[in-house]
Amino acid sequence: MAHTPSPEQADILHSRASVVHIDAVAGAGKTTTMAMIARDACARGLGPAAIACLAFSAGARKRFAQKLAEEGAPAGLVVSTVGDHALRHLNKLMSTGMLDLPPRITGREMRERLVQAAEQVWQRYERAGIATDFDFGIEHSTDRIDHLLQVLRQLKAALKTHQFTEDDFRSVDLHEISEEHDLPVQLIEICAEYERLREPSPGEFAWQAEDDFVPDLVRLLALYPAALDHLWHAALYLVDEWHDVNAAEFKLIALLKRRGRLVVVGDRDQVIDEARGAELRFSAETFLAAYPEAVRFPLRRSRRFGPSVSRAVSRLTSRQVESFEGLHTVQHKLRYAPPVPGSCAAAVIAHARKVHEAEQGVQWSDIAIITRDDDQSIDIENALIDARIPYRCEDVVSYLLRPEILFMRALLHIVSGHYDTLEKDASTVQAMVSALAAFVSMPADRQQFEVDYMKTGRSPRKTPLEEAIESVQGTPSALRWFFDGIVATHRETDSQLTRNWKARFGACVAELTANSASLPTAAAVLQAVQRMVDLPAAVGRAVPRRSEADSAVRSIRSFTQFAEACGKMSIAQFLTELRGRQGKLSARTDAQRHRAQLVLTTVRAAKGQEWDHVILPYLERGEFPRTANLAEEKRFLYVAMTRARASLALAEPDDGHRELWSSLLHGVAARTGAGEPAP
Ligand SMILES: Nc1ncnc2c1ncn2[C@@H]1O[C@H](COP(=O)(O)OP(=O)(O)OP(=O)(O)O)[C@@H](O)[C@H]1O
Repeated sequence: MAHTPSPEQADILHSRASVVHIDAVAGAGKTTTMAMIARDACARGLGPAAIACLAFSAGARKRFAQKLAEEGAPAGLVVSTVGDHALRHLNKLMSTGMLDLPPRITGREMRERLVQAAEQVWQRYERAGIATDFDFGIEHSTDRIDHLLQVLRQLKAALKTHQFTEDDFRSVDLHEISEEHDLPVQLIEICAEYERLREPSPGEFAWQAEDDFVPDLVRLLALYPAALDHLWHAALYLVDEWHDVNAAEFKLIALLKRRGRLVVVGDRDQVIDEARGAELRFSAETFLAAYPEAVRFPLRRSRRFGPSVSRAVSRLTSRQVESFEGLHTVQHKLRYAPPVPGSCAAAVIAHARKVHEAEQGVQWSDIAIITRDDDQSIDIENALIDARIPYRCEDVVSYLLRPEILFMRALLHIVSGHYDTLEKDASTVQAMVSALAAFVSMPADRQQFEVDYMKTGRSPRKTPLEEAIESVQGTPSALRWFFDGIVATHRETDSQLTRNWKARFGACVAELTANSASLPTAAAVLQAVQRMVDLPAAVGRAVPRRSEADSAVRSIRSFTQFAEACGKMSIAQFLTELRGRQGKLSARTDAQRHRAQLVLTTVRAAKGQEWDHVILPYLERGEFPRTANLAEEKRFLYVAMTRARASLALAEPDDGHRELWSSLLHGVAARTGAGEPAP
């Protein structure tokens, strides 16, 4: 049903400025306003085909389309992601003969080409006699290739990859790019090599993947400006969630706009999506520099939460946030004692239960627990399971299935020799074998794998990893064979570093197996592994990005604490306990899909959504904020707090642990925006 515009929305609807920048607060009706503009433009005679409704993610596109329907906009209006919009233009250039559309490659082909690029960079180092500790053998680790793909994506989003294919490429300072992105220079070199293979001569692409559509179109339009004349130009561009725009998208929209009207709406305090290259500057100074004629409008008042949250987030962001009359959000403070294991989770679960029982109409699905990062879910998940509260992990993986935990679980199976709990559990085996391979190293290169290990029974349709997974699925005790005979076995082609890791893990498992009688509990084994192997370094190898590696190490520590809390349980009993917990989780996901479940999610995944009751755990130093980047940490907290409608509960250390209070809520940082970083 269409809403009556508020006075602020009415001002925007009446504006005829050629460029409009709407700066809004959370829940202020951003998407609704864009839908109203589209609807009114059509009512004034503009055809739906002349309006480009754009968003940056599939989720945002869906919400925009929903709002168009709610506001009664004509059905002919289509919302696209900017990536799809670019692809449409690339197809157009192809139909006019200006471009040979390159073959689209699959994720697997992309990975193979990255491995090839790494190999070429390594050969360059060899030829030049440059010594390096960097392990170029990325084919040995699925996770390292994944990480490289992520780096490449960011470089493309920032249009940095265009520099790699310039004629004067040698002058590009790769070190500068590596410092800016906080990454080893060798990773940047591999990306540069990949791009040169992909674009052997300017504007000619040997292949294309989804992340290439926007940067490639920008590249073509820079090389051949006349191509713009062949493209379709909208009379009105409406761009939602503008705070998510990255450099490549910003540039493309600027190129396509021409004489069209441009209306963008965003909330600069919601910039937390750096993985896709979103940057704060595009919501402010860069936009105004590019469009000095832009008229700015505010949407200052939230329709989601009441004044108590408005006041709190105004302090946090140093920006005036207001709420519409009649809204009321109750704030609760939950206290816990950080040194007591499980204390925060217990307080959170007790509160969730109280909220659920307080009124009859409250469903579990009206309640969301939002953590800063996914590794913080372990205690909470365990407490939810113990309390028999149905829950689902939204856009995050349950701790029981995270690679670092599956890796530790695999070691427990191998050391104890108990495999019963893996019987008939094909999906856990699949994830566990993959995790073991990623952490210790195995070749992702199919041919090499087959030559070295898989002498029999191979099917040409399967990848090497799939072959191994199938073996362990059939006979779970083959996990030991997989570890000894494949994962930890030296091969000719291993780099020195890989050999060292294989030797370390091999020795660790051999020693633990030999001494298994003196290691009766899971906690004892997990502690011993951490004494024998430098776990942060091992994790860092599988997950090179520091923040993700830190999060994985924290996961392992929490998992060890959970094992300690299980007391004298034998390893077999502990593994059975885990299977039981996992069983409850999957039973809930399958059988109760349509029934009410509490939502457990992270700030990133919660963006753009809202719940009646929101609980934020672990608001303490080192947990939230998690990094020294307080400005970004504040934006994370802002997004988290503004998801609440009726109640918001903040869980923080009790008065006895004031030294652990979060600087985001207390002290200098909370008052001024400055402050001490997390320890
Ligand atoms: N003029 C209006 N009258 C009444 N309700 C409105 C009006 N405009 C928007 N709303 C409602 O306010 C709520 C928030 O709107 P919307 O989802 O568009 O906000 P947003 O700013 O995009 O949120 P986010 O914080 O997720 O970015 C929705 O329930 C919407 O239906």
